[in-house]
Amino acid sequence: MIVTIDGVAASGKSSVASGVARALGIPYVSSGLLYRTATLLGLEAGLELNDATALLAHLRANPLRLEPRAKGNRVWVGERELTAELHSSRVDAGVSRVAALPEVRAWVDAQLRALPEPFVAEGRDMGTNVFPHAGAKFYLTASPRVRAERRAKERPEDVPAIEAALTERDRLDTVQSAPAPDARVIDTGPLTLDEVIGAVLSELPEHVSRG
Ligand SMILES: Nc1ncnc2c1ncn2[C@@H]1O[C@H](COP(=O)(O)OP(=O)(O)OP(=O)(O)O)[C@@H](O)[C@H]1O
Ligand SMILES: Nc1ccn([C@H]2C[C@H](O)[C@@H](COP(=O)(O)O)O2)c(=O)n1
Repeated sequence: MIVTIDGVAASGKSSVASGVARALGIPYVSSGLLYRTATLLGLEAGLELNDATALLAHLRANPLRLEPRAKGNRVWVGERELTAELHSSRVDAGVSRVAALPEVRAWVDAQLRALPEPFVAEGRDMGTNVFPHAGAKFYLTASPRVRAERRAKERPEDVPAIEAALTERDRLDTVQSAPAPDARVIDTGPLTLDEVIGAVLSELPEHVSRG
């Protein structure tokens, strides 16, 4: 059983996926962390972020391990944990370029499809491209200002700077960010995190919530 939670940047995908996964007693998987890892490793190696051949060679030489825990995913390369470094503004600024590369998308998709079910998968194209046969699909939205205000609690930049960066990332990610036709779209703007998690849980078909 797979539940997909897609949506725009900072719409609450990871927080909601984590809450839903914990309620169901299953892991959740953050696909964005894989794109973020590719970006961080590329930046650290001094690679051009649009050079798919060099990036993939580097990723294959430095295999990552995604630990899909319900309370928060962790990423390792060898003995080094990268998790805390994956949400920097530097990675935010480069990740859309890496995610636009078809070769990198194929690399991420293959890793996701190899994971054992059940799980909640969050990202941009989980319900459309990667897991079109998922048992339940959701798509989260909120205005850029609401998202920036939430994110400002976690970042040193001010709200207008964060809002501008989020709007630019939405623009760059548009191609892969459409909701699946059978996804339930939730505007998280007027809702608390717990209310969004509750809305998702209440919409799950019985066979999915039973496992
Ligand atoms: N409904 C909500 N009400 C209030 N705060 C929320 C809500 N949903 C998420 N948040 C907060 O907004 C911030 C962004 O959420 P989160 O990191 O889960 O988003 P995301 O979509 O996974 O982000 P990204 O696309 O950058 O990976 C977090 O601080 C989270 O606690
Ligand atoms: N399925 C996915 C997941 C993520 N991306 C891209 C788009 C985002 O800018 C970037 C980081 O994702 P986030 O952590 O913000 O969810 O990765 C994608 O194209 N497809």
